[in-house]
Amino acid sequence: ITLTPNVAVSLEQTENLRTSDHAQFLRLLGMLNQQTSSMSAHERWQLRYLDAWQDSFQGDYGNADPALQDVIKHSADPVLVTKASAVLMDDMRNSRRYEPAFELANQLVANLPKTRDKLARYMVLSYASQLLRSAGQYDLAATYARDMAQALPPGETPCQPWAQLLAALQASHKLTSSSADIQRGLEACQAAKLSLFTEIIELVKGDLYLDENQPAKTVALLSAIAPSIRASGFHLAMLHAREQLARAYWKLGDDDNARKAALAVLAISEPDDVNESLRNAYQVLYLIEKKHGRATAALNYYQQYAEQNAGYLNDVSARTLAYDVAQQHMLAEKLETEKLSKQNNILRLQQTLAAKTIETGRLYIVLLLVLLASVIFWLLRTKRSQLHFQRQARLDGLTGIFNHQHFISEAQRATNLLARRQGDACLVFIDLDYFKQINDTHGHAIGDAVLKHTVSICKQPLRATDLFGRLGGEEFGILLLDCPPGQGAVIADRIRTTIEATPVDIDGHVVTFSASIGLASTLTSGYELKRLCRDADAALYRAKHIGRNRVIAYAEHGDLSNAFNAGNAG
Ligand SMILES: Nc1nc2c(ncn2[C@@H]2O[C@H](COP(=O)(O)OP(=O)(O)OP(=O)(O)O)[C@@H](O)[C@H]2O)c(=O)[nH]1
Repeated sequence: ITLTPNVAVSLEQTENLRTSDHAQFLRLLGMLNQQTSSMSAHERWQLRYLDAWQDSFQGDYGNADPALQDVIKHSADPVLVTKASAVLMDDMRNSRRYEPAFELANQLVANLPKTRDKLARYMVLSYASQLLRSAGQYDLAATYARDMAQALPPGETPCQPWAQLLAALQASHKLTSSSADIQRGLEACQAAKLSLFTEIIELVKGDLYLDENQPAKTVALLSAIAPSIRASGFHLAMLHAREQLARAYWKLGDDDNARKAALAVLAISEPDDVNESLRNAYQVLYLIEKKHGRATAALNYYQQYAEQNAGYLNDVSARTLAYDVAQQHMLAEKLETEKLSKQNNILRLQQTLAAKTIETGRLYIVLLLVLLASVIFWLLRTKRSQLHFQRQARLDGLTGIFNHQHFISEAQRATNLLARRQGDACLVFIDLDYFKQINDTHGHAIGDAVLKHTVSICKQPLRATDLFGRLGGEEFGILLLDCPPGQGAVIADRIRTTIEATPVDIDGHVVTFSASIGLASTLTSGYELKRLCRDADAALYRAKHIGRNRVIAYAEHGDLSNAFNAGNAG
């Protein structure tokens, strides 16, 4: 495999080879590092991440971790940040920084729903599963291992998810050596030609045989996979295989081989290593020495065993504790966010309430205004109809002029005022002649028209201050204010002559008619209305009596003289 001219493609190709063909990966990585000058900033961050991955793979956390932190802080690519964080989390686990490892795991797992990139997701699930298994959270570890298989990134096979799932199931005692899952896992890894994971699954099976008291099967299995384990050179697998062999031989009573295998574990370990395999190897050595009565050697191995056991158990409890602490932190943060969101909710509710109160206030104001407007409207309407009715009550229904009662009361008021300033007024009574005949000849409707016609004629010579009313039937009254008797007689006669000269013409009915008029003046009758009325009435009576269609003024001392004999008949 060689690099393509496209740097982005080459970077991806290199990344996909990192576990399936590590040698190729290293070669391509070296070549990419020669080409940094032609790379974009983003491509340089990707390369920096791959270099860090390689450092981490070699266990060189001192170099890997600062580079990963750098990528997380500065690359600004969420996918790269997730991958770098996942690798960092695994480094922390391997270098026993459990608390930050679990804190990071919590963050990454919380972000999983947003993590769409298949490889980034796969890495988070894989490392989180291993970390959780190390802290005794086997069920979660198994769940994450199953999730890994759900969306495999390019270059990955179901093999590794199987290996992690089986390890988690074994740890929680949910697996037997005859489980079909073991066979499936082995087949997946053999198909993928991933010997490392094949060996891990075989070793799980070897442990299960031992748990089930079938040490001979463990020995047989280990001798079958020994060449491949040697070839892979995977340190942990070699330790585990030898330690397992030691325990199997011890169970079989083959002390020599047990001893050899246990010593082989010590041979490939560093002096200050502490792990489960070393603990088990020392235990086997101690038991053999004790069995053979070699007390000093037995005591010596026992001390080593006890140290390893304490160290290993410390490590286990450190992981469990770190997990618990991280969970507590997460819980505390969750409570804090819940508290904050509750406070936010309360604030929001308060704001809504305030807005509603303002809205309700406005609504009340609008309601009050509407109510006020309605009341004003109602009052105006009532007042208007009251005024209307009052006016109606004062007016004559047919002609629209004052009715008798109102005419009299207004005339009373006017004569009273006039009396105070000694002004002149004339009271004129007008009565149509032979009106009954008009009704009888032409009908009542024509009679009404004659009455209206008369009113319009009478109005013509009047001033705004004069009073005019219908006294009943075909009789009208006029109070001419500030009017001496002479002028009053002239006005009255003008009315009479106009009536006489202006017949009513309705639908071909031409009705000629006349009126008799009686006049009384304050000059002769005084200001008392009753007296004025009586005198005007007497003058009218006289006008009728002496032949109608004339104006008669009331004369003092009962002497009624014909005021305008000149224009009048009779
Ligand atoms: N069409 C009409 N007729 C009315 C009205 N009010 C009263 N009358 C009539 O007016 C007539 C008055 O008749 P009389 O009192 O005998 O008087 P007259 O016929 O005018 O005779 P003299 O006054 O003596 O000239 C009656 O027939 C009433 O019915 C009215 O509002 N409309």
